Amino acid sequence: MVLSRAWTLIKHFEGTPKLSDFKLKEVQLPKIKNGEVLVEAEYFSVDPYMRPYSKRMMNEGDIMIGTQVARVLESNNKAYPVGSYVLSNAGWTTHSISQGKDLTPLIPNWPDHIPKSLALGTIGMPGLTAYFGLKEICIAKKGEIVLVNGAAGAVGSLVGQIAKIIGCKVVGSAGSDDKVQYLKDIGFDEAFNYKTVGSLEEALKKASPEGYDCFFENVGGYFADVALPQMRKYGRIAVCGAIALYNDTTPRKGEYVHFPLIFHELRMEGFTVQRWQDRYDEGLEKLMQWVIEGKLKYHEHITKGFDKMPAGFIGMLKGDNTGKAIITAK
Ligand SMILES: NC(=O)C1=CN([C@@H]2O[C@H](COP(=O)(O)OP(=O)(O)OC[C@H]3O[C@@H](n4cnc5c(N)ncnc54)[C@H](OP(=O)(O)O)[C@@H]3O)[C@@H](O)[C@H]2O)C=CC1
Ligand SMILES: CCCCC/C=C\CC(=O)/C=C/C=C/C=C\[C@@H](O)CCCC(=O)O
Repeated sequence: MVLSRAWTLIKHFEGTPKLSDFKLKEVQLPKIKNGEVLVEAEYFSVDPYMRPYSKRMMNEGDIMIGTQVARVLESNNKAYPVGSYVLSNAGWTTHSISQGKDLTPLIPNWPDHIPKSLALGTIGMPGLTAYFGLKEICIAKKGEIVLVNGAAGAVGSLVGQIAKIIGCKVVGSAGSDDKVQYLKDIGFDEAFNYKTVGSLEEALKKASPEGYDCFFENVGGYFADVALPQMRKYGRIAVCGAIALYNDTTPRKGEYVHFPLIFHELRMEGFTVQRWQDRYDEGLEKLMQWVIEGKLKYHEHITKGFDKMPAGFIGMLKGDNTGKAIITAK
């Protein structure tokens, strides 16, 4: 019998999540039955979606939602042999029993020198979000100018690099000077610290006086009010996320987008990455190829230890991370 530890959500967040919103519980797991597997988590992802989705997908007292890279410890299911690695949607729990429906094997022939934690980031959901959001919504083309905010994060840093692979000019915004330097190190043409620039409008104009063809929106709020009027004719805006708004207790009121949409003849489209679920293998193989070729640089912000999960999640929301925020089980 295995003792599993799990972080449960005591009550739904009000504003910014607090450590006291979570409670650590221990659960004695039963022996596995026919068709079941027992998995042990090695890496956990902490993602912004957990903030808005928790209210929509969880009841108070539930185990916190989330994805993990886990290793099969025991198996009565030949699709998941002992010792194999899987992606599991079991959430914030050290061990879990599954019949396989919520498990996804890592893509075949995962190279030994590529960290398996990348299955939660660059070669996982964030990577797919960047890949499909840029290709299918922005439809970024060689020679175009791409703007991405939240650019030093798991998704944003890949958007910028994939845009460079396509042959675009890339401008990024991030919340610290160190992150701005990171963006320049991974190939962004221009980058600025949105917290310290006097005027966002001037910073965007200075970074690209000719404006922007594509805007990959990760942040929401005021940023779009300023960015949309600087979009070039027939520009495309991929609305990926709105992390600046997730912790709001009362909805913010912004400017209206109608005039820039009409007079610049823009297309603005929201999406969630599940739209391309049937093409995940295509995206993952391309992302893996680019990582192996060195064309896609990755950075992980690692918080060590399962006990630190709530702190790692809150830290990511605050901006502690450059690249993908990962928690190690041990
Ligand atoms: N539509 C979809 O299918 C998906 C959408 N997303 C969305 O993409 C966005 C990025 O996600 P991901 O890359 O995983 O997360 P990140 O790795 O970018 O981590 C979150 C980052 O957001 C930034 N941030 C936090 N608060 C603010 C704020 N008030 N204003 C500006 N920036 C802020 C911080 O960076 P900084 O220091 O720059 O402030 C922080 O590091 C999120 O909005 C997320 O919801 C992600 C995956 C799938
Ligand atoms: C109520 C406002 C919602 C705003 C956030 C919406 C989208 C942003 C975002 O972050 C979306 C993330 C999508 C994640 C996709 C796949 C899964 O890995 C997690 C989804 C949870 C689940 O379906 O198990």
